[in-house]
Amino acid sequence: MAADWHRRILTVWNGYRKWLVLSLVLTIAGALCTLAIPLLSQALINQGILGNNLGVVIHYGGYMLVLTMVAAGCQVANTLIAVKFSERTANYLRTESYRHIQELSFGNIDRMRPSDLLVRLTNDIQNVKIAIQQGILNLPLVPVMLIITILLIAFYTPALIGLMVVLLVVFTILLTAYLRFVLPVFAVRQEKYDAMNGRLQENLAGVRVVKAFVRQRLENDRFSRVAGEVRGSSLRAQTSIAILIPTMLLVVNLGLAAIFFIGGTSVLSGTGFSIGEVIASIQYLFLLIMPFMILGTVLPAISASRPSFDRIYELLDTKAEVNDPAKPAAFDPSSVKGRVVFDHVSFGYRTPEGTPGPLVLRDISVVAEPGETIGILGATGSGKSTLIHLLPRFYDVTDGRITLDGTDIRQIPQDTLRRTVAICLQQPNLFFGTIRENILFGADDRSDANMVAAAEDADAAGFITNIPRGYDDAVSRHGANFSGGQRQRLAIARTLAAKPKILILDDSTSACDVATEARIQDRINQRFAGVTKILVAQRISTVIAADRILLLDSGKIVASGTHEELLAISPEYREIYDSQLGRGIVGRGTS
Ligand SMILES: Nc1ncnc2c1ncn2[C@@H]1O[C@H](COP(=O)(O)OP(=O)(O)OP(=O)(O)O)[C@@H](O)[C@H]1O
Repeated sequence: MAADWHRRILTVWNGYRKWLVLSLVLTIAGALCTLAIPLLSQALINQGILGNNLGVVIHYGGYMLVLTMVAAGCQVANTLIAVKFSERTANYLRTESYRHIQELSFGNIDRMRPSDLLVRLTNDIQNVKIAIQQGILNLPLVPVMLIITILLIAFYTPALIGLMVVLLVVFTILLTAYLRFVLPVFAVRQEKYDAMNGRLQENLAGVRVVKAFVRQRLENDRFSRVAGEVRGSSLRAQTSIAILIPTMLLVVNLGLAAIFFIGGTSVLSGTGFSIGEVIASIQYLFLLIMPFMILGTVLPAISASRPSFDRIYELLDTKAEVNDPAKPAAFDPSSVKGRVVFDHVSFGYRTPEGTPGPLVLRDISVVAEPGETIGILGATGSGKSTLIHLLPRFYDVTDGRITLDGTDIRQIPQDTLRRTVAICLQQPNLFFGTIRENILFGADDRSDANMVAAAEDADAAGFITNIPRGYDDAVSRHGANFSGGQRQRLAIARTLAAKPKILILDDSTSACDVATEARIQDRINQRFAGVTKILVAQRISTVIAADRILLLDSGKIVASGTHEELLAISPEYREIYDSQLGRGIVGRGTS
């Protein structure tokens, strides 16, 4: 993957090739203008100043002015192109990465840390952008300036070619030694930055937990450690740059002294050198060092961006675990009846390394008829959420199959399936925005009537209308301005507003009191009578009125039936019942 990064960058630039060519032309034109200036100054001094000819001074001075302005114009235009390219590349990588993350499956996301993703979408893309900008602006200058300067020296001041070759060799040795030292230093600095960003983002995401457990000092110490490592590596990188430039300048000054010595003695003895040539040679010397200075600053930036580039493409290359069928089955979502069959389903999550993990569901067989309510009850970790996540294909079954109205759900496009099966997730994640936006988030019918009906069914209308701006009032990030039970009810309203054919509530009323839960269930039973409903719960009161309750234990169905049947046949169920509702306490639906 890493090997073909330059090919991939070029594919990003497809359609922009003419701009690249223009950038190259501008670079060469600008370099030629700059390189011509020593020649003109040589003529200006020899023929104009020493020849006491004002006309020649004005003539060559005018040329120098024009060429300087053209060189500056080329540089400005080139900068604009470089900025355009780099911004386009950054934008492409940013939107592609974001789009790709949206397409990944739950399994892929499970194995990625949110802080990693943030670093990829921000820092990494920024690094690549800077490297591209620097690269386009400066790298083409290197060969152009080197070759033309050497040719000009060889042609116009051949007596200095020996000195220039010596300087070239010294510059090359210095640069090579510097890069050998500095590239790993820059790579380490980047790693340390990444580690610090990861730590920072993780800490900020969990800042409430940190405070709640009084872990600030520990977190401060940890952060100080990674920040200290960043400081150390950054210092080493900056120091190496600080060493390179004065060292190069020292060599340049030695070269200057040599030019003054060779040129001066030659002028004084009248053996070939003119004053104009001495001045031009000095300018060549400064032009000669420029490519080395460019390489010394641009190569570390490019090298530091490589891991960033590789990480971005590692994300872009990640294949979604759940894919749409190549040839979808004929499936009309508008005429779904809602018969769901789990047929000998087994499932295991993948390990963090991506290899198949142990089974957490074993040989599950269930039939839910249209309009039926199925309750899934079990202890924490028994596999309830996992089981219902298989129905909208958040994960694909490891073994067996799930059908919807007789069609294997793997033959139905995910979008179609998820418009048919709506799930209210265990974590009621609300988005920053308004209540209206949150309730209608997944709804095709965006009418007020649908929103209000969904809120009423979720028993949320009461508290919403008591808020000053009602449905147009604000929801903070993660719904922090609502209580746990209110958040759950808003999340239920969001699910109901999608008008699903199959409705799944994953412990969605766990933070509501039993009376509220009962009201929500009654409304749902009335308004969604024909919809197949699956209710997951740890609390028996949530599922007590279901047509059938499945009791899950360690990934297996250990009992199934109505509440009364289970009380009669399942000691495990009775134990839960006794522990939660107690002997003699009669729940809803009990006779
Ligand atoms: N994304 C995941 N990756 C790996 N293992 C997971 C993942 N989600 C759940 N598990 C494991 O699968 C098993 C079943 O978890 P699941 O969340 O389905 O239980 P649950 O019955 O819904 O529990 P709870 O009532 O606490 O929500 C557990 O052992 C859990 O550790």
